[in-house]
Amino acid sequence: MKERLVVIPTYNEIENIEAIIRKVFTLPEPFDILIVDDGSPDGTAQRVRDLQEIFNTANDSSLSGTANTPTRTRLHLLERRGKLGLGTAYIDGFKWALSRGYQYLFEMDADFSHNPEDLIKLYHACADEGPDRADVAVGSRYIRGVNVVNWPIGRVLMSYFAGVYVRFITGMSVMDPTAGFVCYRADVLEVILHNPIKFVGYAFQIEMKFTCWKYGFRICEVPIIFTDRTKGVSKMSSKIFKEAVFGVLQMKISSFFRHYIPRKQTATSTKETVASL
Ligand SMILES: Nc1nc2c(ncn2[C@@H]2O[C@H](COP(=O)(O)OP(=O)(O)O[C@H]3O[C@H](CO)[C@@H](O)[C@H](O)[C@@H]3O)[C@@H](O)[C@H]2O)c(=O)[nH]1
Repeated sequence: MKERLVVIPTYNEIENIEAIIRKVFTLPEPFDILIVDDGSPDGTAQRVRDLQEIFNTANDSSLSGTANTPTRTRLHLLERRGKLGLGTAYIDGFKWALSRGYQYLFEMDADFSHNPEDLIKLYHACADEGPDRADVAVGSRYIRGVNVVNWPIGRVLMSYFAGVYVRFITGMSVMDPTAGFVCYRADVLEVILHNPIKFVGYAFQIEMKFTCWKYGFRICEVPIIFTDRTKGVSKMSSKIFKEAVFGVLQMKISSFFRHYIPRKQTATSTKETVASL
């Protein structure tokens, strides 16, 4: 069954790409990977193609199921022309995955700022039956104190206060609304992607959570530790920052004119909880 897919957007991640793919494929639970590359000039996509030769043909039970069963494609690549932004990379990746029947879709950076081992916690927060089961699980840096390692203090403050600002303007109580480490159930994405998602940079992360919240989906924050990358560079820019600041206001205003119809009886008022994982 096609169950779990980690969507990893990449732009110039040649120093990280092989290690992150290998790490995900050695986790104790199975995850497929889709890399969405925006024509990285450093050859990230070519490295992924080389790895597809290994992982999609490996006759090794730890990589591809049992040795006697036919090998299944686990490493996918979606190539786009030019740098079109993190948000549209995820949207294209999600649409690709939904059309292929994946049940749980993950967002994760390529640079190890998110620990791939936490994918398992995010998955179980959404998949395990019970009263606390989430529709969306957010890997949260701020749900238990401030858990960010190696970021300059200016960036920590900006990120933390971005959360305060978002909560103040939108009324949503998610502690880490800009988080980029998330698990969505496929049925959630089927609903929210009916709306055009406007933003391309990190405001995209806020917009996705805000839309889920408006629809009444249950958002759960799972504590994680975010560790700044040691290889390659961040693509954060002042344009992305401005988009986030003004985008939140735009989101709030346009939400007055849009109807969100909660899909489930139980989800008419969203709860955000800390998964005790
Ligand atoms: N395809 C594609 N990928 C991109 C683009 N821009 C960035 N990426 C990829 O998106 C991931 C995150 O980009 P970074 O530039 O490393 O993000 P960051 O500054 O560390 O920001 C992190 O924190 C933000 C909030 O504080 C998060 O909103 C963001 O998602 C990310 O987790 C990396 O895998 C990077 O290669 C783009 O235009 N296109």
